[in-house]
Amino acid sequence: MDVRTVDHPLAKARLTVMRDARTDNATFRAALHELTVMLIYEALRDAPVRTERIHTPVARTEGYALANPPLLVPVLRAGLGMADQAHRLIPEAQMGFVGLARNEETLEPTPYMESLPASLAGRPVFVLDPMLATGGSMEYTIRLLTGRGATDVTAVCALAAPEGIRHLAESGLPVRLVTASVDERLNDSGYIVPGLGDAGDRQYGAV
Ligand SMILES: O=P(O)(O)OC[C@H]1O[C@H](OP(=O)(O)OP(=O)(O)O)[C@H](O)[C@@H]1O
Ligand SMILES: O=c1cc[nH]c(=O)[nH]1
Ligand SMILES: [Mg+2]
Repeated sequence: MDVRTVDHPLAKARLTVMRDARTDNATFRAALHELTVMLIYEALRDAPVRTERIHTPVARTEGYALANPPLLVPVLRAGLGMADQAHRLIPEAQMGFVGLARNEETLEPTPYMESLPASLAGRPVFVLDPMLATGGSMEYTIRLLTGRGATDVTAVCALAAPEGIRHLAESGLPVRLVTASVDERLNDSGYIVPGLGDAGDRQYGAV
């Protein structure tokens, strides 16, 4: 599986704010917003563009636009904190939604919401979720997408565990990963180490 790690000093600095247990909810959300800009920027690096002739105030020249903007799919709750920033960078993108809560005993995702276009054939999709831990939630989401015909999926995650990357690679699903860090491992409770804790709780408070 193609894994791109965004290890720019600014990305590392934002991630450090997110990891720090002293960071309050509002500061965490702000750091995730800024990190999302960097992750989306990298995720689009090789995206096809279409050209168009434009006039500057001085001359005619060639202009560029995304040829096929991705569908953005935040995974609720935590992925909501990436949605607005991604949308600002790609204002022409459409957005779908998936709601999942991991069962903290079994670590299996429990779905509670989905709102996606009926057909995704020929459409790139960016799944937005800060955390790739066991990979179960991401696999569930990607299967919803491939079931609608998607063949080009990018998982955009602040943090990833090696176990989650292996899980996705072994699934054979058509996915690549853009992340700011591949951390060490999962602990016995399925949390990423060193990680940042529960990304939903860190943004919105414990449920
Ligand atoms: O790779 P996995 O082991 O499946 O874990 C990752 C999932 O866990 C978190 O969501 P959570 O279930 O805590 O829901 P929340 O966003 O509402 O807090 C995270 O945002 C992912 O969706
Ligand atoms: O470390 C983890 C693992 C799963 N979900 C989170 O929010 N954090
Ligand atoms: Mg959570």
